[in-house]
Amino acid sequence: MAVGGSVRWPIAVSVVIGLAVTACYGLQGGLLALLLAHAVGGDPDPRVMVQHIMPLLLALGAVLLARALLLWGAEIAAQATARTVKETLRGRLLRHLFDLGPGVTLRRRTGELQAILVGGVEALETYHSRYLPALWNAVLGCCGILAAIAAVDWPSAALLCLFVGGFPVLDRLWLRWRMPRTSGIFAALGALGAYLLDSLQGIVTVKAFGASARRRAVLADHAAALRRESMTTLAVTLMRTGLTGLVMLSGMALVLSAGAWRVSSGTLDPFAMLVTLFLAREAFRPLERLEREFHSAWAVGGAVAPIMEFLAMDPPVREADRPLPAPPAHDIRFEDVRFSYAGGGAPSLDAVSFHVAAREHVALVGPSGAGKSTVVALLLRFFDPDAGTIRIGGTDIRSLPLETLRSLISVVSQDTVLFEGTVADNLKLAKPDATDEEIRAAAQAAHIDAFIESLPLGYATRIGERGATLSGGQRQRIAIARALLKNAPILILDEATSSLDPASEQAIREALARQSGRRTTLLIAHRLSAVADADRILVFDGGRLVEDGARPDLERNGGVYARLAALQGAAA
Ligand SMILES: Nc1ncnc2c1ncn2[C@@H]1O[C@H](COP(=O)(O)OP(=O)(O)OP(=O)(O)O)[C@@H](O)[C@H]1O
Repeated sequence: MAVGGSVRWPIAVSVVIGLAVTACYGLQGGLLALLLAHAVGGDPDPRVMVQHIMPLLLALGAVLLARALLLWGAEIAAQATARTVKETLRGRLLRHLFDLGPGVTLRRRTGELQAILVGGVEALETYHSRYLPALWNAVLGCCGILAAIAAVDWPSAALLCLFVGGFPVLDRLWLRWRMPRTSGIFAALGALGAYLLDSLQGIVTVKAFGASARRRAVLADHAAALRRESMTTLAVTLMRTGLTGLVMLSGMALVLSAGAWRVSSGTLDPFAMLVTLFLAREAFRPLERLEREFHSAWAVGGAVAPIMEFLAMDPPVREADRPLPAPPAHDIRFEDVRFSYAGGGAPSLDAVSFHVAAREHVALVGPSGAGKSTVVALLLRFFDPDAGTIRIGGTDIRSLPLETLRSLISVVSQDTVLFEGTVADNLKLAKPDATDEEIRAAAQAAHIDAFIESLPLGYATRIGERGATLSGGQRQRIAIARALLKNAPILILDEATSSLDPASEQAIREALARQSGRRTTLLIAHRLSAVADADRILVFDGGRLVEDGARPDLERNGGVYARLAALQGAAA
């Protein structure tokens, strides 16, 4: 399935080695039977006896050594299979995750995605590296041993056939009857992981609202559900081991009884009975291994469905069939754009048309929920409009390769995201090959250079998960520096200076103003003071573009902008 044919060869190697191990067990059984036959009915002269037994003992030693080496080889082959599965499947899942883009977390909780990417991959890895070779080994190995027994004594082989065949049939019937729905543990694990991750990410909010006890109680419920699923499964598997053990012992006891009776009645050679008895044990060994590995086949039952559902999720945007090259100009045009989020009800943007000239500095303002960030999401093609067209430099952005489109745009979003690593690592996300001078120049423009230099290791200082060791304003300034370092022709600042003190905001505005002649800039802000330098202001309300003009004109018009300005003036 999701792994494709890439693991066929490693699995084939595992099967061949597994069969060689089974052959060793068979040889070992035959040699032990021979040794026993010599010990019981061999030559009475001890020297002759030793002459007969020594080669057998040496052969037995060689077989044991070969078996140990083969088991070692089998482990290496299993690990090679596991590695191939992990690399292939995780690579495919991660590619799909990034194709799905930011919208994916609206459809699946982060913890569930993590369970698919980690737990799901591990389940499939064990299934391919352990269970499938064991299954093939059980089928071929059992047939081989039964054929060897048949060559010595076919009635015993026929009798054993019934038990060897009955072993897996009874096992499956038992599991079908008793096993809980296979997705139980995987689903319970996913739910617990998702809730735990949610609680960890929101730990400050949880503490601030005194909700620790309530969250703990829900976590305990999830843990109890997982424990119940695990205990039921454990009980069923333990009873199953007893049941299959009974089948094996019954088969061997019957072969022994029938053999003993036939030896006493003179219809079976005692040596043939010994060989049959030792080999009978080996006929069940591949089945026991299969039973041991069965938990991975069972786990995969619960893991496959979420993985397949995840892979079946359609990316919200598709690459163009015939992509066009990057446009030489960088003006932005929205033409009668309408867009609703999936399940979002009323359109978040409706009949929106505007044009931002290349190198123009335009502000987007409006009340909360007016649709400003949605303009950015559509421009970056996280989603496609339901109607209308968005163009950059006259080219429909749906005709541009996604990578090309996104390389044209630098964004500082409302939720500043920094990653665990050094300050330099975070800045270089925008431009991996940036020189130290370029990094420093961007940091200076964002007024964060002096602060970074004051850190213990300067640009090499680690800033913790999500930049946890920094203040909100410091994080924002690093994000601005990162966007400037990218040096893309279009710059979008979505509430990028909301956490800054007025002096820092003023300084950054001046820095941006110095650069504004070089790139097309869209600036989203609630504080109207932040949009003072804009050439033009687009005012959104309820998903519609309601005003478009220079600041003095909008103030005179007495519309939404004038109302917002009056409110902020009154509040100031
Ligand atoms: N992922 C989403 N799924 C469904 N609806 C959404 C989603 N994101 C935004 N919306 C809705 O779309 C509308 C526009 O949201 P948007 O974030 O563009 O507003 P905004 O003007 O940027 O608001 P703010 O100034 O508060 O950031 C809102 O009604 C919002 O509830």
